[in-house]
Amino acid sequence: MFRTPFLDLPPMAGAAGTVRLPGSKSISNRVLLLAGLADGTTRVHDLLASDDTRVMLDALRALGCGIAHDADGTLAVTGLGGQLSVHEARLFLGNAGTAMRPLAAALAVLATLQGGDFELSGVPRMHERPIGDLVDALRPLGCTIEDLGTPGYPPLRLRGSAGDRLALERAIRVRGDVSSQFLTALLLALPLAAGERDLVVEVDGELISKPYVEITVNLLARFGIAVRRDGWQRFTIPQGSCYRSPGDIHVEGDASSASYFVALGAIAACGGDAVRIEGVGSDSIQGDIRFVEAAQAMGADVRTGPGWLEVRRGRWPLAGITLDANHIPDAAMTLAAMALYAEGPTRIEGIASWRVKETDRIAAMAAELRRVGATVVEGTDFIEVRAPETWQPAEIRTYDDHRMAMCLSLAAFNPTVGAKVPVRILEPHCVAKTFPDYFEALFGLARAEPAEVPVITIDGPTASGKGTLAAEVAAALGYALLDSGALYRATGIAATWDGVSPDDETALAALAERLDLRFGDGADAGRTWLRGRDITDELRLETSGLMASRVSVWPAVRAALHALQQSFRRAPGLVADGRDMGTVIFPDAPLKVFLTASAAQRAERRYKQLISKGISANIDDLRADLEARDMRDRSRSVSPLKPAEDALELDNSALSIDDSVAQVLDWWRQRRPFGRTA
Ligand SMILES: Nc1ncnc2c1ncn2[C@@H]1O[C@H](COP(=O)(O)OP(=O)(O)OP(=O)(O)O)[C@@H](O)[C@H]1O
Ligand SMILES: Nc1ccn([C@H]2C[C@H](O)[C@@H](COP(=O)(O)O)O2)c(=O)n1
Repeated sequence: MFRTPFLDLPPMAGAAGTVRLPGSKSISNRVLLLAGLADGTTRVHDLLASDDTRVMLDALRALGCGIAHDADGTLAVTGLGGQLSVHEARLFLGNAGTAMRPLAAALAVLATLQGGDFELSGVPRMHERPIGDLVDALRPLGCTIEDLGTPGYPPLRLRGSAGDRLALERAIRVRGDVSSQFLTALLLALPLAAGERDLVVEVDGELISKPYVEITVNLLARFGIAVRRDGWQRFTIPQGSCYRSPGDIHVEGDASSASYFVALGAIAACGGDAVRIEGVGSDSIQGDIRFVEAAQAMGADVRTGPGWLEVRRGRWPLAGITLDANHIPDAAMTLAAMALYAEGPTRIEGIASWRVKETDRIAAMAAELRRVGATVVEGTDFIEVRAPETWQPAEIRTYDDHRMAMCLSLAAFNPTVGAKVPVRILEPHCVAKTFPDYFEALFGLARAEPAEVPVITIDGPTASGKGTLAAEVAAALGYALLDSGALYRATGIAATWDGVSPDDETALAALAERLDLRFGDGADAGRTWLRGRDITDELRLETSGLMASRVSVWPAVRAALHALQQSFRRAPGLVADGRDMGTVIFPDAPLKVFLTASAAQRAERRYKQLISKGISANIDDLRADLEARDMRDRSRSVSPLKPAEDALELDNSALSIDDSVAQVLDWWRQRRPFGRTA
């Protein structure tokens, strides 16, 4: 996941390949609650790992449920069997509506029947998201619910004494026209109280987002509760209902998350390319799968089967549509982003619920689409979007709303309509709510012209701090890192292993050509393997540096490593350190830094570096070695160490690492065409 304050997306021209979706948020949190209330252990496969499921799991753990992660990635939830074991808890539920609403209902019922005292709270935005309709449905039953903040909004306190009774004789009434989550919460919780009689829930007003209620009814059935539904106004939970664990349950991929890749295929998969989406398909129980129909109406060419979708560009440009999106409120946001590529206006109606989601999504979407150049009209319950006439490089605010970030990322595919502007996404980590690796998945599919992918080069002499500076700058921008010296060092190590002379240019070039080198990522970040052997420590030895300097004088060796170095240039961007990054490998890099420090400083830094690793060293010998190495690197015939003509020189002899990083980031900001910094 990108944890940077902002993420710059380069202009991207195409997309192809396969994406495997994370589990559905709606299914995951419903399954977790049902498993937590049921008797026995439920093994949940393909559960979504995200902020919203994390808060639900934390809550279940605090309530006494057993939660165990199996080695194969399955989660085992041992439920309460409908009986509270913990009677007091303060639960923090972040901004997860799918946790707040059903837990509020379940704990209100349990506290009344079995005694308890529970406080539910969340982030400030959660305290602005209404829950009054649910509270109004529960209070007449005898549940004691206190508003701890603004009436009708979390935080809430739910209390009861053991033996309190619930008034269940009459139908339980709930409003259905603001959020369907209130009805879902009741349906999930009321089986706790259905021991002695059928329980009837009646919906006031026209129920919105019906497909989400269908998911609820479907999953209740998997847990042994056969809700009877009369139209969309009346639901009956049969007498004697109790949650029975199905044993194993699979969470299908998230259909709302699929929408970004359906849109991506429709916008950017052309010339025989396709975007294949795995994890959700024609057999989905999620309402948002119907987003596919809307995307087809705009021009997407979609094929589907059980558990998969394949999307290609069909009609181009896309066609603007008018749609009542009440049935797909979350995925409909993606249509607003597709409208950037459509002929004529796209009008999305029936979306009043957008205003009470993670943010006011109508206002947020209108503001951010305008930033890239679109013309937008908004109303209480609709939004109308026309494609930009002129695209602008935009800094997109995300309002701590994952869907804003994912939708607006699609604006970076503007080369498909002849523009070439980057898009800056602020606070990209908000995608953690439902799709922590969204941007990695997007970059895995996206195609950008190499020239459009920004590179920052950092060249300079030995021990000037290039590697340290490059790593920090890359981390600050979320860019990839190329330590080109490591390739020459690995070639030198391979030569030593194979007994190849550092003077045998042909044999060295052959080694460099088929260098079986792997750089670790994730938990293995920072480790390097050559031919499957971990060479992380060997790579940093002074002897390896000297050997690298010797093998790197050969033109054939340099030529053999040229393409490999260039292959590191991938979206969102690259920071490359070495000797000839700015002069030879990435001559078009938009920012080139030539880093220097006095020989005395460099020798002292290297000395400290070695001593801190427990390697004995002599500072005078080190200085002599590094000066000899610099001399060889500067005087070789090909790609000598020298500043590129357009490089900015940075002498960091008297600068701290942080100062050097700040200077480079400042230069970078000056070169980026965004008006405002993050
Ligand atoms: N601005 C700085 N101030 C103080 N110490 C620094 C600074 N920059 C880097 N260092 C330290 O100097 C040492 C050498 O830095 P680093 O390994 O990044 O240099 P390098 O140029 O990549 O070396 P090489 O050319 O051998 O790969 C490290 O211990 C690093 O922490
Ligand atoms: N782009 C590069 C990078 C490295 N080399 C050579 C010259 C260096 O002395 C040696 C080791 O580099 P280091 O890991 O210390 O940065 O590799 C080069 O010629 N071109």
